[in-house]
Amino acid sequence: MSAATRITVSGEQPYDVVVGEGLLGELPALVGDGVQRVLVVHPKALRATGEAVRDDLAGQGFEAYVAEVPDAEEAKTAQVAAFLWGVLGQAGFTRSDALVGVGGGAVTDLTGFVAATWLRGVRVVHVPTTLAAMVDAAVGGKTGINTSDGKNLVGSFHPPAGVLCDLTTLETLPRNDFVAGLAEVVKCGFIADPVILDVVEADPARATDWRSASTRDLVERSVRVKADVVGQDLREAGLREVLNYGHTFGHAVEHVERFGWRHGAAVSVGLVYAAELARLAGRLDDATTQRHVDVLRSLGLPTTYRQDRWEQLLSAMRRDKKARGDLLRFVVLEGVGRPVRLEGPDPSLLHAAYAELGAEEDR
Ligand SMILES: NC(=O)c1ccc[n+]([C@@H]2O[C@H](COP(=O)([O-])OP(=O)(O)OC[C@H]3O[C@@H](n4cnc5c(N)ncnc54)[C@H](O)[C@@H]3O)[C@@H](O)[C@H]2O)c1
Ligand SMILES: O=C(O)C(=O)C[C@@H](O)[C@H](O)[C@H](O)COP(=O)(O)O
Ligand SMILES: [Zn+2]
Repeated sequence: MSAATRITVSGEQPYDVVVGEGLLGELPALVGDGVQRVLVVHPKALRATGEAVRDDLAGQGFEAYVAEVPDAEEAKTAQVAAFLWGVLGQAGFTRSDALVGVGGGAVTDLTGFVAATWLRGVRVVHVPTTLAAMVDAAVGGKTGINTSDGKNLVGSFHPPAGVLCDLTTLETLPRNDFVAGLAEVVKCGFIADPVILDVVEADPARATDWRSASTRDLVERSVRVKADVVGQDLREAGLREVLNYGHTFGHAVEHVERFGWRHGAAVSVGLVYAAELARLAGRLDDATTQRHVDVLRSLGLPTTYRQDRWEQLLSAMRRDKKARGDLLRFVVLEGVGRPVRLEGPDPSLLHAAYAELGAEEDR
């Protein structure tokens, strides 16, 4: 087993993202010395893992509790957050106590949000167990829940005290979920680290196998991209928007599909939409646009979308957090590693990019 890699995220209170295998032994130290009570939050699918983590913490002298939440997006609701606030209240959690999120991005978003809001902010440590959570959701302190109007509409910035990416937890992750996480990896490749694209293109089948040698490389590269950005702009005053590449359309797809699509699958289509929009706006060349389609398709990710949902998608995109009043704003590329903003594109351009998603099947 090779040594763990530590990637430091800078900021007011710097923290490490640790990537490796068999890392759970590090959790008690990350939870912290002065902490008395810990609540471990896990999804239904990870009951045994969540309970094992709680038992380990109890064995280390913490007053450890466990709370099970629904799988996937069903966890990211005000009702589930209120359930967790109730657990914390009943157990008497104070400002010197902590939460631990064990699960995919849905659980780390929810747990981070509850930690941010309980007593106006308590310590949180994340143990991401999906690829998307390791490379993206657990890092950077963006927390949130959904409302009936859209994705992550309620949330806050609340960085964790540490993140443990134990790659062995991926063993039980369904292949589709692993592949969905690769969309965020590819996003990092297009916005900042072209080597990621080279690694995927060299052997897409290897990239979809969590056991392969490329997994750790892709995780570490993606975490470095994210750590670099959020270390400079935690609150998304500007630079951080690049991490939202592909998400304006992607989040609209998730909303229109009533969260029946995995986030990564929706982001995949969203990346193609953003590339087409940039191409039609004269910002991006044909070859780089086609590269989006090719690399995502080679991984088995979706690159097309049904053509009868434009009004719903447009209305959902108006609730994107990058919008300002009636002005829609997109992250687009002028080349690989060269993200820029496209503000208020002509409505005909927005629709033309959507139409390309129907035409993709012919490519
Ligand atoms: N905050 C951020 O910066 C950020 C970044 C990316 C994604 N996200 C959010 O993360 C969510 C998507 O995350 P995701 O792709 O991890 O999906 P997810 O959290 O919905 O997990 C997918 C499914 O896998 C299950 N699961 C998790 N780990 C498992 C394991 N090791 N073995 C077996 N099953 C397991 C979950 O219970 C769930 O059913 C979305 O809500 C998205 O908005 C947030
Ligand atoms: O960390 C960020 O910033 C991101 O935008 C990363 C995204 O992959 C992630 O899905 C995020 O939750 C989207 O944020 P939102 O502000 O569009 O809700
Ligand atoms: Zn995302």
